[in-house]
Amino acid sequence: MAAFSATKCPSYSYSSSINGGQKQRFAFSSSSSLRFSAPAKAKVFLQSPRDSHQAAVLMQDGVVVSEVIHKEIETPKENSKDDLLSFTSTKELDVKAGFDGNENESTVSITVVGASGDLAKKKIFPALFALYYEDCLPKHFTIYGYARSKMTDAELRNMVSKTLTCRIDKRENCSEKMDQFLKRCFYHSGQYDSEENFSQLDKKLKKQELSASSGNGWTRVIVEKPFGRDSESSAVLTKALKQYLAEDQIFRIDHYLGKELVENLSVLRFANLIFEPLWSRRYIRNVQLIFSEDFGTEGRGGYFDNYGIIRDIMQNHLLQILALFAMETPVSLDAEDIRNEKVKVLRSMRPLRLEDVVVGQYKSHSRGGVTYPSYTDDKTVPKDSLTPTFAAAALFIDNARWDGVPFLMKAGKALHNRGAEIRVQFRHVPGNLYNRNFGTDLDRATNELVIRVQPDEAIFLKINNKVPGLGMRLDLSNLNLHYAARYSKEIPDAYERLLLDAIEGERRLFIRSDELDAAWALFTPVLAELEEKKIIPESYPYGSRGPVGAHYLAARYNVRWGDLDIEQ
Ligand SMILES: NC(=O)C1=CN([C@@H]2O[C@H](COP(=O)(O)OP(=O)(O)OC[C@H]3O[C@@H](n4cnc5c(N)ncnc54)[C@H](OP(=O)(O)O)[C@@H]3O)[C@@H](O)[C@H]2O)C=CC1
Ligand SMILES: O=C1O[C@H](COP(=O)(O)O)[C@@H](O)[C@H](O)[C@H]1O
Repeated sequence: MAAFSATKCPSYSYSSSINGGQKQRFAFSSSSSLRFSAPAKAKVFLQSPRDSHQAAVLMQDGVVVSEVIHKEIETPKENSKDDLLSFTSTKELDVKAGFDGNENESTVSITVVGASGDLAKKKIFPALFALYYEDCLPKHFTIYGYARSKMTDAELRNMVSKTLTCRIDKRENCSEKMDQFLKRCFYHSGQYDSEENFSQLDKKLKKQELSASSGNGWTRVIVEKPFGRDSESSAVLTKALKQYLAEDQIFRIDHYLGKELVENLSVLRFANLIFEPLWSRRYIRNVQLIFSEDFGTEGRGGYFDNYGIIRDIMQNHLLQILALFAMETPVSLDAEDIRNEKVKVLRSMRPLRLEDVVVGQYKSHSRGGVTYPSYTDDKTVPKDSLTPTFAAAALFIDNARWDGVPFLMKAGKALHNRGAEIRVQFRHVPGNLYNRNFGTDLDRATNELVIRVQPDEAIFLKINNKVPGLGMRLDLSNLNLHYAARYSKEIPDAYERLLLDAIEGERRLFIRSDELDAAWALFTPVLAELEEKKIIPESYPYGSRGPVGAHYLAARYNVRWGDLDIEQ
């Protein structure tokens, strides 16, 4: 397990493990699954279509997967799970037979599906560049963008080049590295359901892969959330994926699991004696999971309007954080052990009721001479859309540890700030000797642990402290671990970590299908009710703190949103 605390690249990396030979490759392995270091050739598909049903269609048609698998397996049978298993065991044989891991023979081909979109531009290409810069990609790699939009290779490179940056501490040869990286990026335009278009792509990939000598390798598909719209469509998607892929080839990505402070949650809890004893209903009064963005959909409403904020953020990002926060101690840091614990939490959750949900939608607002648009001003959104751009919810985990503790979630677009945080509010000190020093508002004197996921990562603990002086005045002060002050290294983007993990076959931070089922079981009934009853979202002005209903919801459970206090 020590491998997890080591720096990923170069010490825990594809390239160093390749160069380090077979033994070292496995020494770094934290799970029984095979690592990328074994095969000499591989393909990774990054699936990021706007509509997850597209993914289902894509997989059902078997275009990407069956095509590749047929070419990769020497003796392909039917497209069955058994085939994939025999494929896996072939890889294992390779490893056991002592594949020498010659770096020159290694190649990875990455296809970014939906490459013309926001995610590809903003996160995936920059993350791949960062991995390239850090020498975390194999020597021979090719990246293909794939989408319906017409683009030449040069146009893709131009689009991508605008979003590439080097880390502040890594400016050396930056533009040269960018040029080298862009030369490895190509584009192929095609439909998502066209076998012919994907075959053309496959031919192009093969051309690029000529320098790799091995006839086998692995194929992994990274699928973006949201995985369906509800339990039923998610099951269809899972079934379609499993028709062609074994579960260990499917990487359901939730990039919040790759954020530094979310990864740190388990460290904070399980590597420090002081927190774990407090981590229960006995000491914790409520937990708040808060996501906010200070911009609206801005032209991306086409994707968003079909999903809404509950499916876009709550059912995945915030719920995953909740599961990690609340799980019991896993047997080990192995992917399956962690996910076993997360799924238990999700299955212990009380079904979410409509009365425990508040939905909102932003409206136009003018400030400082600038008029900010309504959600429905977005040209890609129907004028009468009832899709929530804000939601707050009160959730409960009906198990011995968390019985009765409200877990409050809040997520919204076009709010007053951008941020994501976890707030843990502790109970009042019983029989507090200093009660009279606090006045009547005991809430202001409760301890609060804040894990600020972004921006400006920090962990701080609010404690009561004596204000220095001759009198006896107390104030609430922060014990503050401010990352920028403590660590000089820039924090990698979540996609860097997760793409590297997928390349290395590390599944710890990806969603297993039973976790997904449990997550949908929790939200599907309430989502259906919201839609059937055509619940009208509460309006809130663009740039505000969200609808007032969120305060009433919290107050019903005796909670005050911590992010709205003046001193946060
Ligand atoms: N944007 C972000 O920061 C993040 C996004 N995601 C996820 O990534 C996925 C894509 O989001 P994002 O890139 O923001 O979305 P965009 O709308 O910006 O881009 C999606 C791309 O997919 C293609 N596409 C496929 N099917 C459709 C369709 N039915 N309608 C329109 N376009 C379609 C389009 O390309 P073309 O028309 O050329 O085929 C488009 O460029 C979503 O599942 C989202 O949840 C996850 C994390 C962060
Ligand atoms: O998954 C998504 O996340 C982004 C926010 O990601 P962040 O890392 O920038 O916080 C959100 O804008 C998008 O709507 C959603 O699909």
